[in-house]
Amino acid sequence: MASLLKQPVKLALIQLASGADKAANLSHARTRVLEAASRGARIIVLPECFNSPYGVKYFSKYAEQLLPSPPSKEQSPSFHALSAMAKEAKAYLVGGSIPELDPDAKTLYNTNLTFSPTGELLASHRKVHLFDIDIPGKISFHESDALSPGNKLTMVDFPEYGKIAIAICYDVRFPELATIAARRGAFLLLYPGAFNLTTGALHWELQARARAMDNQVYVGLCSPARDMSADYNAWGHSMIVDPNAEILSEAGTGDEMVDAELKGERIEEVRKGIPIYTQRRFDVYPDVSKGDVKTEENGQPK
Ligand SMILES: NC(=O)CC(=O)C(=O)O
Repeated sequence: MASLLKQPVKLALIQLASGADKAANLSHARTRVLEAASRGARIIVLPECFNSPYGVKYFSKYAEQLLPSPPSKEQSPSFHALSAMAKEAKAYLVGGSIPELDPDAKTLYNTNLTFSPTGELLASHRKVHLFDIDIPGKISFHESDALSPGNKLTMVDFPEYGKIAIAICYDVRFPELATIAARRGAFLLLYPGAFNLTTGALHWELQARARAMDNQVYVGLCSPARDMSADYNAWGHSMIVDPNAEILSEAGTGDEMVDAELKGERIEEVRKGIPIYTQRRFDVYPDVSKGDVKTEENGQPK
């Protein structure tokens, strides 16, 4: 059987410290992306809302018109900055997320853009599951007060390496997305995300390792750095997990970067050792990856 990952690739997650100044955030992101590339990373990931503060009151202020691509520089400085970073770094760039303004639908989304090493837009993912939670005395957050949800699973085929799936933060809590993507051939699930001090302590590592273990694929969760002077305090601890649910690399809470070499043989070895891939009982329960799943691969319906 052909390997899901055609050749080893270095993945880097940039745990960016960002603030209220969008231009400064973009410039800082560029420095870190180039640094990751100089260390050999060929897939580079930025965090959720990497160029703005994260919070319901900030989405409209920082929103840019991203689609249909390419927007003008006035409509989206971030689109053009990300495209240029990918090109300069000669790497695939999973550009975290950006608040997106859709003027036709008169709504906002929390949107990822992914660029090729030549700076072309390969895919966009609008956060499917909005972060609406209430934990009394701890945290109350309602993305749906400002945002609309996306409506598809997003996969991208990197020809030299293979397929990856991209989703955003709260999406990681919905294992169906991960399982469908893995059964459709993804070797890596990437989640730009920003858990907080309550949910991060409880579930960040658990979610990353569970998605990896259930699907026997690599998983990367990329957080912003923690800023205790911000309204929302991100958990940090960006991490890369292997197909056996082992943490390969984990950040602390600061402006850091983690990287790791991903290898196809590791996926095969883990699947051979614990062969759940051939032991599923679709005569007992349905295969969620079959049927009517709204999926886009490289921006095309699949
Ligand atoms: N910020 C999110 O979307 C999700 C999160 O913090 C959590 O699930 O916890």
